[in-house]
Amino acid sequence: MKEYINTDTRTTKSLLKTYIGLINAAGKQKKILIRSLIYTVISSCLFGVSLVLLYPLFAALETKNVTATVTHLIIVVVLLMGSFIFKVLCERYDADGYSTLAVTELREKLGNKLRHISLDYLSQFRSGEINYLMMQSVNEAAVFTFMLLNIIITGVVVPLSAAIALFFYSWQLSLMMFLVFPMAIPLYLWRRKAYRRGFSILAEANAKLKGEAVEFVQGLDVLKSTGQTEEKMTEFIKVTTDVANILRIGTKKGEKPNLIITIVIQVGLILIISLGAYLVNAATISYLLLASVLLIVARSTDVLNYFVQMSSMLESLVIGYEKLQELLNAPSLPEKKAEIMPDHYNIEFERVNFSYRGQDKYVLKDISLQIPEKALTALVGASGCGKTTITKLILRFADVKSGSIKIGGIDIRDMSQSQLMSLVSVVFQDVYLFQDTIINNIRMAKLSASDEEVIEVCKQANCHEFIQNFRDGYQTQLNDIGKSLSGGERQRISIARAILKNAPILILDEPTAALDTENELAVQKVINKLVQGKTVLVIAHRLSTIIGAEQIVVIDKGEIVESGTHQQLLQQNGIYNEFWYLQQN
Ligand SMILES: Nc1ncnc2c1ncn2[C@@H]1O[C@H](COP(=O)(O)OP(=O)(O)OP(=O)(O)O)[C@@H](O)[C@H]1O
Repeated sequence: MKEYINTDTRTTKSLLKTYIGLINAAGKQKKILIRSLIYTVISSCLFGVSLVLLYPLFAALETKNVTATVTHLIIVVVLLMGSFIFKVLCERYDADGYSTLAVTELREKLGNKLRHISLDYLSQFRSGEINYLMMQSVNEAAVFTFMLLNIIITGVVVPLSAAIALFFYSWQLSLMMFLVFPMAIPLYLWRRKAYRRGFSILAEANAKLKGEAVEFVQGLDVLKSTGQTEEKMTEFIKVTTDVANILRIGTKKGEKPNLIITIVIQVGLILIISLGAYLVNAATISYLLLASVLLIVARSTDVLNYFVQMSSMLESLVIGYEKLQELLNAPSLPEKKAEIMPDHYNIEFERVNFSYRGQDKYVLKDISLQIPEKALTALVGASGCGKTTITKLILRFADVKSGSIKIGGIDIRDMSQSQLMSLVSVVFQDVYLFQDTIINNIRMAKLSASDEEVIEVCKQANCHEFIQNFRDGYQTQLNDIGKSLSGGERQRISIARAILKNAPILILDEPTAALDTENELAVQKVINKLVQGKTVLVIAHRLSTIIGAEQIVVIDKGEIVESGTHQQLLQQNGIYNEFWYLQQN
């Protein structure tokens, strides 16, 4: 459990800043949220004052003064009704679906951010963590904020307004209320710090648990095949136990300050009663006023205690929201919209240096490279030499540290993301298929494509036949990770997407590496068709698949060491030649 301690470096923000931050989570609904919270303030004020006005009502009843009784009764009823009406008006925020709108807006904001953030930055998060932020933290920030702020406002405003109103009947008792209840505030702030630390540790452990859970499920087949399920399960159980222990210890630690705050509130109650009894005895106030004050204090302590309980929940919510804010404030890749789009599609790397986040050594060093259009360029090199990084930079998953990448003479940083994406199709080694029908999984490359168009590209990509063999054909639902399709089938679906998109540049990241010979031949045939007339960049492990390439570029430890055609490279007698002969045996 030690690994969770000291993981949180965030400082505790002032209460006001915290609450303002949370209100901002409502986005466009902020104004309506503030209006609803103002309704809560009014409702609580009216309620607090109505409690105090019970005293003149009781007094009128005792003296059997009918006019005064009726007048005060009407006033109390009107105040209570007013309080109720404002409460109902405030609740409309939830009832009219504004909190749901806030959730949608926040999720959209996060989704947009994820689209524009550098994937290099994003790689520091575990997938389970992003999932947690996207689902739970967003929900908590947008829905629970309203509920909790309501409780907190009621907890503070009811006793406060009652104390002010009481001043007109007994300044001594009013002063007592003013003295006793604010005492809970420094205690609350003290508890807040302790709680915050506890909740930070818990949030960290929870994020780890979510990450472990996602990885455990996603990697189940690998774990099974390597006989590691037992070990991973033990790890998983350890994190679950850690979370339970942290929660238990946290609750235990939180008990003490909670108890002290409750005691302070109860002692306050006793003090007020004692002072009231003394004042009645000294004939300064009537026993009826004391009775009314008891009612007020009892009711106020109820709401205050509720506030104390709920404010700890707020702390956990704030931590989640702050993590969310961190992600929302993460730097986006600067984007410009190009006035003119390229009319030719060669790709040019000019003295490109690149390192991943947090690394001080470049993984690509001084790369200058011309990838001509209407030709096939292949990248080869040992594992980890930087081939995939080169393709990622063309897709602008991150920006170069120095140098530039141009398409048709235009720097990719001077294009918007959608402009760049309209120029490039990618077939990755790992094909991601969405939990949707096959046809929709392909159509996502061009949303306006008709069914006939999709079927036509599937024929070209050699996947029409196997799709038709499914009972539901193109309407077959795929599960979330596309496990029901073989590697070759998934690869061909990805190629069908690329054909449908028909972008002038095509990047193929080891498209046949994971396939058996039969599938490899089928996919290779499709790729050969696809290459015609496009700028094609392919990462290849099997050199036999790129013999015909116009240009083969050999990378070693992030640097270009050789380039030329297959024949030229064989004659150079260098690394390529070595690779080639190694693969022949
Ligand atoms: N997100 C990342 N964060 C930090 N380092 C990374 C990241 N992705 C890759 N690297 C490192 O950058 C270097 C180049 O990786 P890259 O994936 O480009 O190699 P590659 O030639 O494509 O390898 P392979 O043939 O095994 O796929 C490697 O040392 C790798 O560990």
